[in-house]
Amino acid sequence: MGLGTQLKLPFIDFTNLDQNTKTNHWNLTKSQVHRALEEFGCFEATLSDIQPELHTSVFDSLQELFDLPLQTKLKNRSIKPFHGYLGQYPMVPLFESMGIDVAPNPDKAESFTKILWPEGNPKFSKTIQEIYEKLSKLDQMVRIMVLESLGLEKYMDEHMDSTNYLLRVMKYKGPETKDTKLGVDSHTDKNLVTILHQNEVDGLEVQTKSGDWIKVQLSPNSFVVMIGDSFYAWTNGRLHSPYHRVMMSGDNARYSIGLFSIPKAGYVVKAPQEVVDDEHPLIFKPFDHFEFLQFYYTEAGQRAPYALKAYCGV
Ligand SMILES: O=C(O)CCC(=O)C(=O)O
Ligand SMILES: [Fe+2]
Repeated sequence: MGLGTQLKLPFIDFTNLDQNTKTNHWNLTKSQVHRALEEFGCFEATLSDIQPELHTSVFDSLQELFDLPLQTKLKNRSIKPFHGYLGQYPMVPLFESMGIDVAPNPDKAESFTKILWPEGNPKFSKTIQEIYEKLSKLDQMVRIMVLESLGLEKYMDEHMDSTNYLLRVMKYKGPETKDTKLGVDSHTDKNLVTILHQNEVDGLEVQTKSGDWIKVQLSPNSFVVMIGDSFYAWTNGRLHSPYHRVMMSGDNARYSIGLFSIPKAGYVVKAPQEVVDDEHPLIFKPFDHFEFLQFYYTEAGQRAPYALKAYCGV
């Protein structure tokens, strides 16, 4: 990278796009999405139709949630990986996170809320439900665009029905030192697509294929869309799954919210034959995502430079 060049993520405008009306705007956006995901595995999406009040109430709600006493936060338990309370790790002391099992019906957000506020907190559950609806719509548009771009429309229903959503919220304390401190170590996501949104404190960094780190700067109506290893595998490497990390500086806490589309347990992630040919030999054998995650948490999985390759690389 040349001196003085500030690397940036591709920027794509999703304002007023609708998956049910395939206009020129849709087709143009689709080719931008395809190019960005091939090259960076990631882009910044703007949704100017998002109400500024929603952004404010999401981050007020996250602050209220993480301000609860630790004993209360620990009540959010789950046997599923990444779904419960995570935090208090000596390697990443600034980081805390909670998973929220969400679904299109508002009851799920409400039952999560009841665990933490037995007396109820209607503003919190309404906010969570609203942001979940916006993020899941964006996830679906991106996945439809990817399948259309790769000529894989015939797999659309199977693909869209093969996933569940996890909404996860994160807090990274400001290190309150002059130095930059690690918020979350460099990793690739293991799911299909991740959509991230944050308060006004930046910190996310995404690595390019050539090894440079892009410092992501977001506005209140922009979102990061990122490909995870499962989509990299399903598209047989047509999309990139980027390494990323969070680096914190200054005094202020960064809050972020992520929607993760995850292959359902028992669904076998298998690249369609249309994306496998002499030029693109199969990269991964078919795998069950949950079994892969179990491997990922073993010592061998943690030690492997690239866990999915160690698990089922051809
Ligand atoms: O907080 C963020 O922006 C990134 C979090 C992240 O990379 C993850 O949860 O996988
Ligand atoms: Fe991540």
